[in-house]
Amino acid sequence: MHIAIVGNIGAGKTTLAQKLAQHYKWALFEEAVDNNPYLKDFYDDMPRWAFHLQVFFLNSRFRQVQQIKHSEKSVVQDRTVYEDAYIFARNLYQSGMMSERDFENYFELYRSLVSLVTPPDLLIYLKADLPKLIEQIEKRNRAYESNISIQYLRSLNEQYENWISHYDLGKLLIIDVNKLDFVANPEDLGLIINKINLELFGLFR
Ligand SMILES: Nc1ncnc2c1ncn2[C@@H]1O[C@H](COP(=O)(O)OP(=O)(O)O)[C@@H](O)[C@H]1O
Ligand SMILES: Nc1ncnc2c1ncn2[C@H]1C[C@H](O)[C@@H](COP(=O)(O)O)O1
Repeated sequence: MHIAIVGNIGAGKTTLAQKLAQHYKWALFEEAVDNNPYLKDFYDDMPRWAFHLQVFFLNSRFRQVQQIKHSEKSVVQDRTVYEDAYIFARNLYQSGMMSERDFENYFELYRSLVSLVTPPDLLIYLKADLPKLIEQIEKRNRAYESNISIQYLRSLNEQYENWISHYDLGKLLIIDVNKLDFVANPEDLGLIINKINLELFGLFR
């Protein structure tokens, strides 16, 4: 079993992924954030570092997908390779922060690699409006994310809405997290787990 959690920056992916991994006793695959050599520089100067960062994420995500494929345990994955291409890289290109030449080069590489990727059994999209994202990014308080613009988050949310409306690689569960607090309220986590059980096993537990 392979569940992937997708959503904008600060939507709560890592927090939910950790809770689900603990609940189901499944392996957790997190994304390369703390050991990322480009992320801080990228936030300081996006056009300068866009291509480098996308290649780094693509490679680390692809390596992770290979590990998931060979994992004997069921898996919860925090963010997918699809988001790198269809959300972040596409947004950088469309907003003029990545050149057409770099985007096409990146996308050809993505196409070659993604043909080897098995989609998750269930994709969970955490949908959050801008105030919720901003509140949670501030709560997390990563120094290099302090200058993320509202426009950047808004554009990413638009990319997510577009991508999710066309997603057809497997089962999809959309969870509106605007009014959920699965950190403080166990009932909110229970609601999400019930929805997952229904999608995956066809039952309430
Ligand atoms: N539904 C929620 N309600 C309240 N706080 C949340 C919720 N989801 C996440 N948080 C908090 O918001 C911050 C960012 O969450 P995180 O899981 O790191 O987001 P992401 O991985 O999507 O970027 C963390 O401090 C986390 O505890
Ligand atoms: N492909 C990506 N391009 C640009 N930035 C990315 C990409 N993947 C992740 N990120 C950034 C967004 C956040 O600042 C950190 C971690 O993501 P999060 O949504 O907080 O888990 O990396």
